[in-house]
Order: sequence, then structure tokens, then C-alpha cells
Amino acid sequence: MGVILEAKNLHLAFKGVKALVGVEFRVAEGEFFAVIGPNGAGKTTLLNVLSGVYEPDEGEVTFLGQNLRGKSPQERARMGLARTFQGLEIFRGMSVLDNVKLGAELALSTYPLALPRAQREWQIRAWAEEVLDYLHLSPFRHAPAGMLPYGLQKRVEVARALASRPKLLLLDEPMAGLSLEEKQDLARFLLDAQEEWGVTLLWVEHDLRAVLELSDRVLVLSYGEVLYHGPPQGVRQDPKVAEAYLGQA
Ligand SMILES: Nc1ncnc2c1ncn2[C@@H]1O[C@H](COP(=O)(O)OP(=O)(O)OP(=O)(O)O)[C@@H](O)[C@H]1O
Repeated sequence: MGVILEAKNLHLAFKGVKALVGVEFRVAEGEFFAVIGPNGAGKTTLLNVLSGVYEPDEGEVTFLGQNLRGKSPQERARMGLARTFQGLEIFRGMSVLDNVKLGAELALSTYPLALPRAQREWQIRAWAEEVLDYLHLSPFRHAPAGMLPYGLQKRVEVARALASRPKLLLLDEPMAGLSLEEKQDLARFLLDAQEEWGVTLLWVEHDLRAVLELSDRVLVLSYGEVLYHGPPQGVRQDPKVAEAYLGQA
């Protein structure tokens, strides 16, 4: 499997607070890669660097072999690097379908040939409907997204991100605030998307059990440094990881 994303020697400090200290890792195409760590470890900062919200002070990120320095979040999204946020980033007043169509439009905007308007709209709609169907959201397609229960709103956000046909999807705590059943549903959708559409997934998640059960590989950060990088089976055995989590629930 090829490498889809590579982070080399990433450093970033905020007024003296070191959020990332020499962070290095590679994500293989098609894998489910997790980033975990205690509060304040630098996980969200890392996602912000990967998605282009922040530029690192030092180091570089390459995606599909291209250096991402200077590329805006929008440019990265067009290259196939999508992201969901901690909390919700959906348009609450818009219908579920229209939210997902926004993602589908982004997917089509990267096509080399311009399509006639009607054909383009038809394709956007057809692909959005397929994604809705896939994530079992079709019954809610005309509901304003903000009226749905939180678990479904979260699923709409993931649907919109997947509709943009990302090659790599960055997920910031997708399980936060979900019930056990909703977590299991979301996990199934993500694993299906990974398998069926070949999407590579990188998630930051606090639910250790879900991380260790679902991920192919895990990166553990603490105070901005990499403590562990390897298969999930090794996480619990690692003494440095155990120490970093001491005192945390
Ligand atoms: N914009 C910012 N300005 C100043 N300090 C920041 C900023 N963003 C993050 N930090 C600091 O950088 C460190 C890493 O924060 P970050 O939010 O990345 O951690 P995290 O692992 O995502 O934590 P959590 O699990 O609590 O979300 C913390 O000490 C935090 O206070």
C-alpha cells in the first residue's frame, strides 16, 4: 500500500506553549489511522496543521506526494483532503439533502471537463442521494438538518464530507456526544466507506475502546510529542502511554 499522507518533523508553538514537537508519521492508503492522547496533547492542533488551518513553524506535510505548505484548507479539500469538526459544522436551516449536495458539488468541481448545467445538477443530486441512502439518511432528506437529533446531525456532517469523495477524511472526535448505538452505527458507516469507496480515515477520538477496536494503527501524542506509533494491540502495553494517561479517566 502506498503512503497517502506523511508528516515530517512538525513543530508548532503558541506563544511559548509547544503544541507539536517533532511529530512524524505516515498514513498508508486505505487505512483507519487514529490519533489519541490526553487533554492538551496536541491532537486538534495536528488536525489543524494537516487541514491547513495552521502552518507549522517547522516541518512539512505531504499528501499524495505533494508538499502542502501554503495550500489553503479549500485547496486541500479540492485535492481530496476533507475534514469534519469537533462539534457540528452543518447548515442547520438547510435540508439534509442540500447539506449533502454541498459536498457532492465539491466532488464534481474537480472533474476535468465542465458538464452542461442540467447534467451537472442531475449528477450532484444523484450522488448526494446515493450517499444519503448509504448512510441511512434518506428518510430525513427534506428535514432541516438542525431539527434532527444530535446523532443524526453528526451523521449528516459525515455524509457531507464523504459526498465530496475525499481520498483522506480527517475526523475530529466523531463519537463525542453519541450513544453507544449511534457510535456503533457511525463506526459501521465509516468502515463501509473505507472498504467500498477506498477512503482513508484519520480520526482523533477520546473513546479508547472504539479506537482500539476499529483502527489499523494508532499514534499517541502527549505534550505535543509522539509517545507511541503502531498497531492498537501495543497501546495498552506501552509504559509511556500508561504513564501519560495516569490521572485521566
Ligand atoms: N490557538 C491557540 N492558542 C494558544 N494555545 C493553543 C492554541 N491551540 C492550542 N493551544 C495549546 O496547545 C496545546 C495543545 O492543544 P490541542 O487543542 O491541540 O490539544 P488536544 O490534544 O486536542 O486537547 P483536547 O483533547 O482537550 O481537545 C494546549 O496546551 C493548548 O492550550
